[in-house]
Amino acid sequence: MAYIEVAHETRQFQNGDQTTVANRDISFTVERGAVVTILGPSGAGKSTLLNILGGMDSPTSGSVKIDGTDIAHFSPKQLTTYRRQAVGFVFQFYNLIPNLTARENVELASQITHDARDVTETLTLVGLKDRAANFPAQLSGGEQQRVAIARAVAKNPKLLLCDEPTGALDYQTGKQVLQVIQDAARQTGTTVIIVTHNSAIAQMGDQVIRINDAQIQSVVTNDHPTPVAEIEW
Ligand SMILES: Nc1ncnc2c1ncn2[C@@H]1O[C@H](COP(=O)(O)OP(=O)(O)OP(=O)(O)O)[C@@H](O)[C@H]1O
Repeated sequence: MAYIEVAHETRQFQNGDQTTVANRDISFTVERGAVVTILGPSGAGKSTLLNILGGMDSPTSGSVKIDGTDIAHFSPKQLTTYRRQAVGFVFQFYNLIPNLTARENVELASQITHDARDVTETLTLVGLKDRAANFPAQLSGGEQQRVAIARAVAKNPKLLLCDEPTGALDYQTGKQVLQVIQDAARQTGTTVIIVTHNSAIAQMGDQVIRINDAQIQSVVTNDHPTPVAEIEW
């Protein structure tokens, strides 16, 4: 059984008498442990899909099965539990708590789940063991994003969702961050979804899902995903 099974998922937003269809009849499957990239231009519906997979929003219709459970009709309380237990998020702007150290930011996340990963081990995984006592303002953008990745991975999530994780970083730092995500995924067996508008970055995926104008344009399985070190953009 596929780990993620999205079938005929549609999300529309109603503002007065104006209807925006952000996702239209989206269907795809993802195997457990895969690194998937979702590629598409601005406004295509990528964040809407990621929010639905992460339990931050629900579809208007269709089903969204994660590990065999359809979360499409979850109550707000069920969604909260799902987000807390199953999902790690990495955003474009790291969203760290400024008055907590790197270690404390990671600890905070690990405290809300029963099955947390060791905090030191997680900081080591992202190459920041020696910066654990630093506050976010004392870290570079790339280091802050690595803390955000450690925070997401510390929850030991089944699903790691990354929305434009390199959007605020320069080229070289962006590559390092993608490498950390790819390594963390491989080492922990976590299923990872990375949203990007960059077609070069998308090639790091075991599967590349292209979205355009709210619809799936193509789903391509990459038998040989490009190692991050070889990606140029
Ligand atoms: N809460 C909302 N209310 C109304 N319309 C929305 C809402 N959220 C998203 N939309 C609309 O849905 C469409 C898809 O938006 P979405 O943010 O998913 O696109 P995206 O591919 O992530 O774009 P970007 O790369 O610019 O972030 C857009 O037309 C957007 O304006």
